Formats: sequence, structure tokens, C-alpha cells
Amino acid sequence: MQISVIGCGYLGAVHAAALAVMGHEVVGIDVDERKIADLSQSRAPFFEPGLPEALTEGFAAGRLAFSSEISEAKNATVHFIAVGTPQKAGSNAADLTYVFAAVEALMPHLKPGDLVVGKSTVPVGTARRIAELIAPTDARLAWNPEFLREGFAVNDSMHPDRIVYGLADDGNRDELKQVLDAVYATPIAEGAPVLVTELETAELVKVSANAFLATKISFINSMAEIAEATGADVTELADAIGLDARIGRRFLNAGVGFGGGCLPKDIRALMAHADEIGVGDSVAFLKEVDEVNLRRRAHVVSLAAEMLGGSVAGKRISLLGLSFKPESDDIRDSPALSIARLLSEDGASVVATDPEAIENARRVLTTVEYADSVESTVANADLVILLTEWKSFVQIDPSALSPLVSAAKIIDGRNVLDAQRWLAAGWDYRGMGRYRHEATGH
Ligand SMILES: NC(=O)C1=CN([C@@H]2O[C@H](COP(=O)(O)OP(=O)(O)OC[C@H]3O[C@@H](n4cnc5c(N)ncnc54)[C@H](O)[C@@H]3O)[C@@H](O)[C@H]2O)C=CC1
Ligand SMILES: O=C(O)[C@H]1O[C@H](OP(=O)(O)OP(=O)(O)OC[C@H]2O[C@@H](n3ccc(=O)[nH]c3=O)[C@H](O)[C@@H]2O)[C@H](O)[C@@H](O)[C@@H]1O
Repeated sequence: MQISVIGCGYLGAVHAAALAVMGHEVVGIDVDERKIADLSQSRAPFFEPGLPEALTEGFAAGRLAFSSEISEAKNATVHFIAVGTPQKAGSNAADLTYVFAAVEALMPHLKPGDLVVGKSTVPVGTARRIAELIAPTDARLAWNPEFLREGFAVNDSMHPDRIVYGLADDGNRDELKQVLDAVYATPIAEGAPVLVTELETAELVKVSANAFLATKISFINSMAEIAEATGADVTELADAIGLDARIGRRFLNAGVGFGGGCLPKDIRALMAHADEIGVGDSVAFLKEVDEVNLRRRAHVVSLAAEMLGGSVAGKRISLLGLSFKPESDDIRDSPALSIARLLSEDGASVVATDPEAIENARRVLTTVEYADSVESTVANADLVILLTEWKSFVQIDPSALSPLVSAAKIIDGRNVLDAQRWLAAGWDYRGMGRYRHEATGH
């Protein structure tokens, strides 16, 4: 099939490459010419494992192209909308400007019978508005939310655990379902379940999935707060409750909380939209979810001050990790960046490293010094804080770092380090909601 993907960011670039690998002829379109220049040369414009290989495969097969000209979408019959829907400045609501700009730019190139497929995450009701907007072109609309995770985006796109088609129940449903079944023939053949819903349900499935994940993380972080106040250990607690299959262990990792370009803005957009339509009370709990999450960042800063004798001012603090999660260079709403900013504001001298996110961080945070290696980052540190659980950080040998630092003190912001090993190497180790032990080593 001939497919266009409008918007080639973290979602769209991966989606375009994955569709080409699946055998379709794909053109990816973006208004960002730098991104298109990179992608056209088969270079991933951001770090995402597997994306360079997928781009290479798509280009080698002659099935993938990128352009900044929307007119290049004219030969496609299926058009995915994958542009950003960030939080509006000064409000919790989603900014839909890019979605409507993309649809309006695409409209002159739509042919009767084309299928426009929304993939961006939007407030319920957006799809219906777009369907009305494109009606004069005789193109049709579907909403097909995306559930991929950054860091696993290519694999999640090739092997989704479910595929949701939002299709208006107006007599054309079977025909449109067949088109989408052809788009997703490869994962469907592998057994990916397909769910067909009304447009509104498909839109709501997406935001409610993210709201549930955010709630699960804030739940365990609330328990971390209780554990901190009572001497319990939240990791043991998560292991114990997670063995109940109704609860499940995944997404019960307490720490500095969730960030990224989706979970935070999606729960806020859901609250804003629910307020707007008069059902704000239904999701009022998400305000607490957001607040618990943001408190984790402040908590790390207070813990740092406590470990440094009452204040971080004038202290050298080393941060391991800048991206919002490992295997990604994405720093959108990253807890690590907020913590770096708060520590600098409190007068600490902050030095940070990350395997992939330094360049992105440098552009938005200038009060921090950046270093290329763990060793140069921790040199003469009064305190080390792990904020993103990159494998290379989790595997650090604590005794190799001890001679480099001014004081062997570490906060494990993701509860991923082997506490006993760090304690045995003489470090003052503090996790998030974990038992407090005294160092046992030299
Ligand atoms: N990043 C992720 O893992 C996932 C994102 N989503 C949703 O997908 C959407 C996109 O997210 P990201 O890719 O992360 O954002 P992003 O900011 O990385 O990418 C958005 C892209 O759209 C482009 N764009 C903006 N206006 C355009 C226009 N008129 N025509 C063509 N291109 C245009 C931008 O230049 C940018 O490259 C959002 O709604 C997000 O919530 C959904 C699932 C996963
Ligand atoms: O809509 C989206 O964009 C995507 O948002 C999330 O994916 P992503 O943002 O890539 O990352 P997650 O793996 O969900 O992690 C989000 C944040 O939660 C944090 N987290 C995750 C799990 C956990 O147990 N504890 C925890 O603090 C991570 O460190 C990270 O900061 C969802 O998992 C995807 O299904 C969804 O498609």
C-alpha cells in the first residue's frame, strides 16, 4: 500500500520506518527540514534502538522516502497523522494546533476514498471534528491510537500487543476495517488482537491507558512516602503485592517518578478536557497523581540537602542520567532535568552525564556542567545521584568510584543499584522508600 505519515518525531519516524519494513511504500513528511534532511539520508534524528536499522532496511528496499513537502502525500491512499499534541503554554490542555494544521495542509491532496488515520494522542471529540473537516474531500477518517514505548519503539511498532481502530459506525466500517487490516497485515498475522470501537472510545482508550500507568507509578510512589516515614521498604512491598496477578509487578518501580513527552501531559490534558465538558470530578484523582509525581523530584532535593548536612549550597553534586528513561535521548519533562534545575537554584554546583541525552539537555539547561564519562562526572563529588537507570550506570562498580569522589554518598533515584554492594564498598547509600542501612565497608 502507499502510505504517508505526517509528523516524523519520536512516533512518526518509527511508524514510517516500521510500515516500510512491513512491506508498504511510505513517505514520511515533517515541517522540520533538519529532521527530514537526516531521515532522507537514513540517519535517525534522535536515539531510538533499532531505528537506524529499520531506516536502512526501508531505504534498501526502495520503499521509504521523507519530504518536507506535504504534496508528496498525494500518491498515498492512507495518511497517518502523527504530529505533536503538547501541553498548551499556561494551561493543562492539549495544544491541537499542529493536528489541525497538518490536516488542513493535507486536505488539498486528499482523493475521494483516501483514509486519514489519526495516531496522535488527542482529547475525545477531536476525531469527530476532523471527520467533519475532511468530509468535503470525500476522504474518510479512522482513529488508531499508538501504544509504543520509547526505547522499545521499533519492536512495539512491529509487534504491538493490541491494535485499536476507532471507526464511526456509519455503514463504511467493514470497508475501512479491511483497509487498516491490510496496513497491519504483518502484526495481525502474528496474532496481534484487533479491537474495533467508535471514534470516541479509541481516543479515550489511549489517554486512559496512559492515565492508568501514571496512576500505578504514583500509587507506588505514595507507598514509598509511607515507607520513608515508617521504615518499611517499597521495593519489597512492590515485589509482594506484584505477585498478585490482579496487581502485577510491572510499573511498580518507585523512584523519582514519571516524565517524558506523554504521561505527564496526557493526564493533564484528560483533566482539562474533563473539566471543560463538566465531568472534572471523574478524574480529579489525577491531580493527586500529578502532585505525588512532582513531589518525588522535590524529595530528592531535600534528601540531598539532608545528606549534605542541611544544604546543597556550595556542594558538588554529580548526576547520572538526564533522559526521562533509559534507552532514550528524550528529555521532555524529565525528572532528572527538574532535579538538576532545583539543585542549581539552591546553589549546588551540578555536573551531569548521560549516554545519549547530553546534547538535548545542553540546549535547555545551561546552569549545569556536562561530562562525557561517569569518572569525570563523579570526580570530587560531595554526592552522586542516579536519576536514569541506564545499564551502564546500574553496572558501576562502587569500589572503583570511591577513590574519585570527595565523599562516598549516593542517592539511588531509581532503586536499581545493589544496596548491599554499595554499602559494603563504604558508601552512604539512600534509595527511594527503601530501608536505611549504615555503610558496612571501610
Ligand atoms: N513519543 C511517543 O512515544 C509516543 C507519542 N504518542 C503521541 O504521538 C504524537 C507525536 O508525539 P512525538 O512523536 O513524541 O512528538 P514529536 O514532537 O517528537 O514529533 C512531532 C513532529 O510533528 C512535526 N510537525 C508539527 N506540525 C507539523 C505539520 N503541520 N506537518 C508535518 N509535521 C509536523 C514536528 O516537526 C515534529 O517532528 C503525540 O500526540 C504523542 O502524544 C503516542 C504514542 C507514543
Ligand atoms: O503515549 C505515549 O507516548 C507512551 O507513553 C508511555 O511510554 P514512554 O513515555 O515511552 O515511557 P514509559 O516506559 O511508560 O515510562 C514513562 C515514565 O515512567 C517512569 N516509570 C515507569 C515505570 C515505573 O515502574 N516507574 C517509573 O517511574 C519512567 O522512568 C518514565 O519516566 C507508555 O508506556 C506507552 O504505552 C505510550 O505509548
